[in-house]
Amino acid sequence: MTNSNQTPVIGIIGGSGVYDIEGLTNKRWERVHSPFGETSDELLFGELDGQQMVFLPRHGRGHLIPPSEINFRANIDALKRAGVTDVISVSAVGSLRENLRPGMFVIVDQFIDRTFAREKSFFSTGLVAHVSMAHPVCSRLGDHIEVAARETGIEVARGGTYLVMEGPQFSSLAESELYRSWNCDVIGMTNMPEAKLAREAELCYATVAMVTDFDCWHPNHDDVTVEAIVKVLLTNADNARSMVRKVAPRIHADATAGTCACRSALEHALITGPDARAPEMLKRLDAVAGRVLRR
Ligand SMILES: CSC[C@H]1O[C@H](OP(=O)(O)O)[C@H](O)[C@@H]1O
Ligand SMILES: Nc1ncnc2[nH]cnc12
Repeated sequence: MTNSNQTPVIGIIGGSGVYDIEGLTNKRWERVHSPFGETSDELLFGELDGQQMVFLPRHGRGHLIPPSEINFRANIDALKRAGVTDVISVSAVGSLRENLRPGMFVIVDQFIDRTFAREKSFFSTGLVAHVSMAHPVCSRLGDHIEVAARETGIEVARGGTYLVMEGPQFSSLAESELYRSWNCDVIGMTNMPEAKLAREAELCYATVAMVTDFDCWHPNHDDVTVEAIVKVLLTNADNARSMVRKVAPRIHADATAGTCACRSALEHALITGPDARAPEMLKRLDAVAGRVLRR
């Protein structure tokens, strides 16, 4: 059973440089409480041409929170509690490929998770679950993003592997070359465990990776610095906001969303028997896993 008749609510997680979205009516910033702790910031609620939108700045307004200290569980849990069905992650990344140039958007379809200092699951002792991450992003959302980005005039690459590093320091040359030898395409610090948690919460999730630099491997480009990233980021962020305005009506009109596999990720994932499940876990997971726990 999936949430087949659910009206879409689009969640935008804004990364570096993207601390709001434009064109919203009935705008309000509101704190959403989560049993997993504090979200990165209040959530911005509003409507875009009749489509309900919820925005969350991943690092908080003013960029206060470093990648390793983002409470990804609270962020995803709060978006789920706010009624969000579809999450678009907007993220700055370094390029590991000659043909992925600063200013381009990459709609990534795979991740390699090299993070090690983050809470990666909503589930734990008392309620164990294993969801599939074979195909970690929603290709239906990816399709809409691709069309919207092209309509906006942005150069887009469809597909690519995003290497998620712990940070906050950038990579050494040896690491950058290693990730290139693994055929990774872009590198960043934030999309894991975000994508894993979105999957556990049965949310459709797709990433728009906005290229800002060539990391440190390119012989004809300087090693990445925040200053260099910020120079490219401002144009990228404007493009991302324009893309969001175009993608919202497409998602709004999509009648196929209810059959999306992302929305039933927990269907066969729980392994702890119903009688053995810890009551405190059932309470904590009421939003994330309510669909499968309440029946
Ligand atoms: C400001 S450069 C490094 C920073 O930017 C990316 O964050 P986000 O994905 O939220 O745009 C990268 O992962 C680092 O956290
Ligand atoms: N080169 C890079 N490495 C890690 N995160 C990034 N975000 C933007 N550029 C990056």
